[in-house]
Amino acid sequence: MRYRSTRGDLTADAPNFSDILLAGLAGDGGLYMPETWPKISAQTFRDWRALSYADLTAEVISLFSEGAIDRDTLRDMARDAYAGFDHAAVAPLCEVEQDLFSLELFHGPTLAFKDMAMQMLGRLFDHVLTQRNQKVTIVGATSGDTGSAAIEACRGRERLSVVILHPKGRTSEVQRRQMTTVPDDNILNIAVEGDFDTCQDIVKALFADQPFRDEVSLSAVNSINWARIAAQIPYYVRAALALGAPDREVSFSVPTGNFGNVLAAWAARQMGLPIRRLCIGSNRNDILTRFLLENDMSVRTVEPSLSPSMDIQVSSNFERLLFELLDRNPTRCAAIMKEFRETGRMAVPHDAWTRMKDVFDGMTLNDEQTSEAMRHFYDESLYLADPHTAIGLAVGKRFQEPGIPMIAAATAHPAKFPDAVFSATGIRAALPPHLADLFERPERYDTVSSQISGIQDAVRAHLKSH
Ligand SMILES: Cc1ncc(COP(=O)(O)O)c(C=O)c1O
Ligand SMILES: N[C@@H](CCOP(=O)(O)O)C(=O)O
Repeated sequence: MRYRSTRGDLTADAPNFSDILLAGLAGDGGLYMPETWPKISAQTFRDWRALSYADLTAEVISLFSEGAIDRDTLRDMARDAYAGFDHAAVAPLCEVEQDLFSLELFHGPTLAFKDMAMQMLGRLFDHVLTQRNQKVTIVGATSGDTGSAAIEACRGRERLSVVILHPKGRTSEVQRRQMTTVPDDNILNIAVEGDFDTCQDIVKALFADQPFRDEVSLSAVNSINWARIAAQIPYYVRAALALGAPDREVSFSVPTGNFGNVLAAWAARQMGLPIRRLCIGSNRNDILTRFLLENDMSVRTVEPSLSPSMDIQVSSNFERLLFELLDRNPTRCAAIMKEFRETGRMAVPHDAWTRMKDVFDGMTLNDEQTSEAMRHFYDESLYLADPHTAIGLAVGKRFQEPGIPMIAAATAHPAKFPDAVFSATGIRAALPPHLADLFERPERYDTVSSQISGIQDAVRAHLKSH
């Protein structure tokens, strides 16, 4: 399998999976996409019903890593990656209301869905870097969850230096401490004066600075890295198979910010999984739902909300869907993205917009509605949902169709957002034993303004220090 950029043609020396894992972002600023969509037959899906989560993951990723990493190697990695999850099913399904399921993706070490991919990514990086005798510097942006999952997956790995940028004061305290209390030398946390979009812009600016990119061997763990998306596809396959696919359609509801998680579901659909509808849930940072309802993709200021991990305006992975909706025309895609960057408004052609609406639905919940949703699912079903998960469940409930299972992605454990959960339900979710002393652990992080040069200096100093 070879990869191409959303902003450029497939070239003769097109990279493979290992190359794009290390590169993160394409040299032209576009996002990597597989050359073609692997297709999975109904019989193969049926055969996969018998596999463990880890073995299914190896099957799915191997379709994207052909020619770079073989299935047996992936299977060993996946078995190791998911062995530490606190649920035997890894990503269990819970029926919250009739035909409304919660797909719990928070049973990994940092209690959010990011662990599902990141535990694989840490191992993939180690494997490829050892093969190539290389080291890389990962710079990641986080609104709270990607950071701790990346740190947990990469801590202590000698070929990886990790720098995580979080928006100062805009994550929950649990989220911040999960990142800043990790003592390993290869980890640096930076609190940036700005919001998540500022952090994400910095990461993209660092990638655009080719000399710096080469100097530090820059790589990415955000969902701009295709490997992240590939490792998020298996749980959609798994959940759909458990509820009758490929012999029955299912729908998914996904609380959405950077558009990576729902894009993985869409990719599963491209590969043949019978997904009927994909429902996007937003908080008051509703650029995606505004777009779906009115074809209005215009950036506004990022507003803090009860679901801080979704406090995002520029949803990076939308570019991948746009590329597909434009029939993979990289020139048009690059022009639209350039205009978006310059004006803050994306002019999506009308036919591309209607094609998106053929598959996607969207709904926004403000903070009050999010609290109401947490209260509702607790009072009616004794299901304690974090604010992000509650948005997913509420949106799923809104778009349910008779006879079609609706599966909502439960993206974080309620203990990550204890205050919001407590004020909605009166229940204070406890952190699991491995995090029980989180509030006693010393924190370590730098605070830096959003100036690129300051961040570059901090990255260089970090590399010198270990
Ligand atoms: C808990 C939680 N829910 C939902 C999201 C949104 O997911 P995505 O950015 O993939 O759209 C995030 C952040 O990515 C998150 O951390
Ligand atoms: N919500 C995310 C934001 C970054 O998303 P990613 O999927 O692109 O890494 C976070 O928690 O950091």
